[in-house]
Formats: sequence, C-alpha cells, structure tokens
Amino acid sequence: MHIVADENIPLLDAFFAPLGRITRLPGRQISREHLLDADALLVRSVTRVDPQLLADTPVRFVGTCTIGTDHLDLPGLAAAGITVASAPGCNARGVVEYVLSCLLTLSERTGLDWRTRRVGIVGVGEVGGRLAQTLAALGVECLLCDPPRANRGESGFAPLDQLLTECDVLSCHVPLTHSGPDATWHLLDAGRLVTLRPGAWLINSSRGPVIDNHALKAVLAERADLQVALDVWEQEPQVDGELLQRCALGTPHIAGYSLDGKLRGTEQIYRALCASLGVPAPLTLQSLAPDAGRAQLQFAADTPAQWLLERSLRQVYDVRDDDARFRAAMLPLAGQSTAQAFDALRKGYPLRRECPEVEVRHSGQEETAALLAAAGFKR
Ligand SMILES: NC(=O)C1=CN([C@@H]2O[C@H](COP(=O)(O)OP(=O)(O)OC[C@H]3O[C@@H](n4cnc5c(N)ncnc54)[C@H](O)[C@@H]3O)[C@@H](O)[C@H]2O)C=CC1
Ligand SMILES: O=C(O)C(=O)[C@H](O)COP(=O)(O)O
Repeated sequence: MHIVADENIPLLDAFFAPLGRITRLPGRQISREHLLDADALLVRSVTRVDPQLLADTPVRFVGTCTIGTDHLDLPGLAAAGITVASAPGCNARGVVEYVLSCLLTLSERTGLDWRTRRVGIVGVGEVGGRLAQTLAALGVECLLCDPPRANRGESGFAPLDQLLTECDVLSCHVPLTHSGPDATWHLLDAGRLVTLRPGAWLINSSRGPVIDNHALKAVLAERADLQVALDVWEQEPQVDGELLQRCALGTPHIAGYSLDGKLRGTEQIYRALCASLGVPAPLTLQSLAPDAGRAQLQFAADTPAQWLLERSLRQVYDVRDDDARFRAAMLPLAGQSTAQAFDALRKGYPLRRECPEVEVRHSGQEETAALLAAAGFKR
C-alpha cells in the first residue's frame, strides 16, 4: 500500500514501513495530486482533510496523530465512506504540564500562590479531566464546566458564566466546534471576557478561535490586571504581534509537544490503520521507541516540599523558555507573515519528556512524596 504522511510524525518508518511505501510531505502542502495513488493519509493538525482533498483518489483511511479533529470534515468523510481515526488523550499529559508551568510562572510574577487560586476548567475530557484530577490532588480548588457532560446527566458541573465570575484562573480544554448548542467558536467573546474577575488568569491551550482574539486584544488594552497565556492563536500560523505583546505568556501551539505524547499519537494511529486493514498490529512503542532513559532529579534532605515540587516541575517543562523563543521569533516580524517562523519553532521543538518519565530522588517526608506523586512523578 502507499501511505502519504506528514513529515512531522515521529517513528513513521518504524511503525508504517512494514505496511507499505511511505511518502513524507510538509503537512500544509499535502494536496489532492499527492494522493492520486495513495491508500492511506496520515496527518497532524495542520492539514485540512475533506472529501474534496480525497476526491477520485484511492484513499480509504485517514489518521490524525492528534487529539483535536477540527481540521477534519468528519461528516463529509463519513459520508464518503472513509475510515477516520484520531489519537484521543495521546498528549493530554503534556498539556497538563504546560498548564502547571503557566500557573507557576504567573504565581511567581504576581506574588500570588497558585495553590490558593480557584481554577475553572472549561471542557472536562481527556485534558481537562486529568488537569482537574492533578490539581485536586495538589490541593487546588477547581470548578468544572462541561455542558455536554452535564446534559448527559453527569453531576459536578457549573455554568461557564459562574466560572467567569467565581474563578481566579480559567483554563480552556474544549474541542473547536462551530455548530450546535455547545459550539465553542468564540465561546469567550467580548461579552464574556469583560466578566473575568479582577486579576484573573486566562489560559487557552485548546484552539485559537475558542477565544475571540480581536475582543481579547481590546479587553487587554483596558485591563492591565488580567494575565493571559495563549498557546493557540485565532489565525494560526499567523500571530497577532500586538496581542502577543499584551499576553503574559505566548507559545506556538506546543502545549502537548512532549516526545512521549507525540509517540503515543503515532502508535494509536498505527493500531487504527492495522485494525482497518484487518491485519495484526505487532509493533508497540515499548518495543520500538529509542530508550531515552529515565531522567533523574536529586534534592538535598532539607528541601521544603512545595519548593521541591515546583523545582521538579520546572525541570520537566518551563513555559518561560518557549515564551522567550516565541517572542524572539515573532515580534521582529511585525506586519509580515509569521507562518514560516511559527512552523519552524514547532518543527525544531526541543526534546521534552513528561513527569512520569522523571524520577525525583529526595529524602523528604510524606508531604514531599505526596505532592510529587500528585503531580505525576515517579519516586
Ligand atoms: N495546544 C495543544 O497542544 C493541544 C490542544 N488540544 C486541544 O484540546 C482539546 C481538548 O482535548 P481533550 O480534553 O483531549 O478532548 P476531549 O474530547 O476528551 O474533551 C473535551 C471536553 O470538552 C467538552 N465540551 C464540548 N463543548 C463544550 C463547551 N461548549 N463547554 C464546555 N465543555 C465543552 C466535551 O464534552 C468534552 O468533555 C482538543 O480538542 C484539542 O483541540 C489537545 C491536545 C494538545
Ligand atoms: O493533539 C492535538 O490536538 C494538538 O493540538 C497537537 O498537539 C497539535 O500538534 P500538530 O499536529 O500541529 O503537530
């Protein structure tokens, strides 16, 4: 078989070469002409896939090595009889660690302890659910908003407008949807943004258009009290430099960019393709992934528990590094296209592991061990 794939999918050869011939392409450049003799298409979030792209091609399987599916025309592909697979939860852990790093950074800058802030989580699925669990285990109070789950009779959810007025931090983890009663396009519009609590922290690592970026820029011009962290942008890969300058933290859609998360995404799509072909899927990440080894951190006996936790989280992932690289690449481009620089930052993203891959050695007491375990570290 012939597989056309985004060149930024890691371990492509290792997983897919046994199934057929692979053609690698930059995701944004994949066109119908590339697919004229392809049987399967493997993409990431930057390739829009709809029936037009696949028209009169033999492609019968589309796999996206991502959680989000808003770049796929799901109803259109289903109507065309195409099998579609995504990678639910693959990089959810990375996004949780991005949010934790934002909390630590905003805490340090404002002098407000992140553990005493009430956090509103909008969208409580793979990412929001893990974030809620982690924060609760760390002793942080959370309010949860998920109308689709609430409408299915699940309890424990509050309306978005309550989160806006009662939470010190709002973190968005919804899919981007354009229709239906719970559509998320411009979920945070001008009317809602102005109701954010004084001094609120707003974090968006879902999809850019979930927040009306034009309205956000206007609100930030009036409200210096707000701290905003954006990982995703409404016109991505085009970035509004003025909005970036008004944000406390800005990054190029890398919240979930841990090596572990990307590899899980590839493995999930390998299994889905094998299932659709009706063949066994003998390969696993464990057998194939280059053994990066487990990183180790070592702390002195008398290190205070919260300091040790924060230091460990920073070692695993520090959003300030991504923010600095992003500003250095984007801000000199005022008035020009940021697309190339945006994609280059993502393509050349540094190696990043997740907390469960890092062993923290310490001789602290129970409180230290409990905090580290709550954050997901191994001992
Ligand atoms: N920045 C990044 O690197 C990454 C971004 N993402 C984005 O995060 C999104 C969420 O990921 P998951 O949690 O894995 O998805 P998920 O599908 O597991 O959960 C999404 C949750 O949002 C809820 N929801 C839908 N509409 C809502 C609304 N109007 N208000 C509140 N809740 C609503 C759903 O009921 C569901 O529980 C993805 O769709 C993707 O766009 C995901 C991974 C990495
Ligand atoms: O999984 C998702 O959903 C994401 O947003 C991915 O982290 C996006 O990564 P790329 O597919 O754009 O490399």
